[in-house]
Amino acid sequence: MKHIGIYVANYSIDGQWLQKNEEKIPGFESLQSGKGAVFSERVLKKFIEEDRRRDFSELIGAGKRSLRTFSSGEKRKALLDYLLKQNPDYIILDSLFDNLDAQSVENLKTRLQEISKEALIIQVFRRKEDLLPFIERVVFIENKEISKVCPVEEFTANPVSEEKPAGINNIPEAPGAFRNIPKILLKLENVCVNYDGRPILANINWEVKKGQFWKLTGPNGSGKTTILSMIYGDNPKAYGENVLLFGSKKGSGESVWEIKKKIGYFSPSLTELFSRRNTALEMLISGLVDSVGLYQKPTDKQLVLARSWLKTLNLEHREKQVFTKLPLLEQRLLLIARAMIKHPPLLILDEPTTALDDESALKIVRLTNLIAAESETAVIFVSHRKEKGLDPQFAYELCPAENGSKGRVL
Ligand SMILES: Nc1ncnc2c1ncn2[C@@H]1O[C@H](COP(=O)(O)OP(=O)(O)OP(=O)(O)O)[C@@H](O)[C@H]1O
Repeated sequence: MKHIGIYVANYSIDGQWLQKNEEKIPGFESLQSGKGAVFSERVLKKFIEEDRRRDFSELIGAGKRSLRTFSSGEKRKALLDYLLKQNPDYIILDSLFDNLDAQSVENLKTRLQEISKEALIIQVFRRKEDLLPFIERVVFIENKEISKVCPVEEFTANPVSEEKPAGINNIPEAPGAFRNIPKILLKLENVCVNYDGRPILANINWEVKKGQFWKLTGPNGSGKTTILSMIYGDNPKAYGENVLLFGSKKGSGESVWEIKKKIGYFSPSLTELFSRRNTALEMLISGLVDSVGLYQKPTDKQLVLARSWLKTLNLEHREKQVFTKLPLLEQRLLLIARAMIKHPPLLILDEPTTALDDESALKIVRLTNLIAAESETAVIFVSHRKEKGLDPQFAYELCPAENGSKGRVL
């Protein structure tokens, strides 16, 4: 069996695409006869949707807690387990390692090595480091077409260039200043969280000060999203705990809405919230008025500022184009810029490089580094990957333990 790698850039290939192109991919013919399984974000979303509608998911079976409460990595592992239990003749793995911690990636590589003796593996991947060691042929896809098929040795000998200029320029200045922002923006003091009696966070102490650049890290299920939801979201677990935001205890001073005005936030799932026909320029301006999409006529000043952000991102040619039609990387850059356009005191970027290829990830990293270096905004960057070139000053790591994760500054 010759296992296949499919190296794609910033878009998804789906079952339809594969069917249309199967004859062009050597070794893929077996798809027609055997039993297949597909691991992808899209498939996972269908299971999550089923769980929402029926309060039950085949992925985990009856009597267990809802799939929706699983962490991102836990959901992906549950899907893979479910698919492998069906003993497929071939399995398509699309961006399998996104959202997974380093140890899980290593464990999965070993497990898949075993499975590759019985089943054909077709790995769709965007990051070079993800290539499974038993893949023998690599198919390159550019502009949705197969541009080349080569032996894996040729792929690894001629790595895809990561050194191209990143094409992101200096960031525009702040449109105004936020008043009465204390030096310590965020303070978690002995914060403990349990879900259904299961300890998740144990005595977390963490301080983020003005202008600092942090990476937040920790294995799947260690509690990163839980911490972020206590800061940015309205997770009720924050109330009663010592979570201080901009000087006031969460739940006692400002409303969640007021707090959100001071925090720029980006997570890949945000991209799906925007279904209106706003242009790239309008999307940037919406960050100045704290709305999802733009509903009012922008002022000249707002237009000038948004245009200078387009220049920073090298996306001036996209000004009038509909945001939702743009390539994934460009949507992400625009949404990060939207979150940053006001120069909020705190910017949270939650796994912003998920599902991107190497070159695109470098652009996100460059933009993040520039934001941290050229503004007074404090940045919290969440990622499982060691992102090449990312330059945080500090890292806060969650280390799971029986009584809940402990935190430490690295
Ligand atoms: N509403 C909930 N009910 C029960 N358990 C929950 C709930 N929300 C989260 N959990 C559990 O709490 C733990 C921490 O979840 P969280 O999403 O914060 O982890 P994470 O560090 O962000 O993980 P990942 O890297 O996989 O995204 C997980 O084991 C998760 O299953």
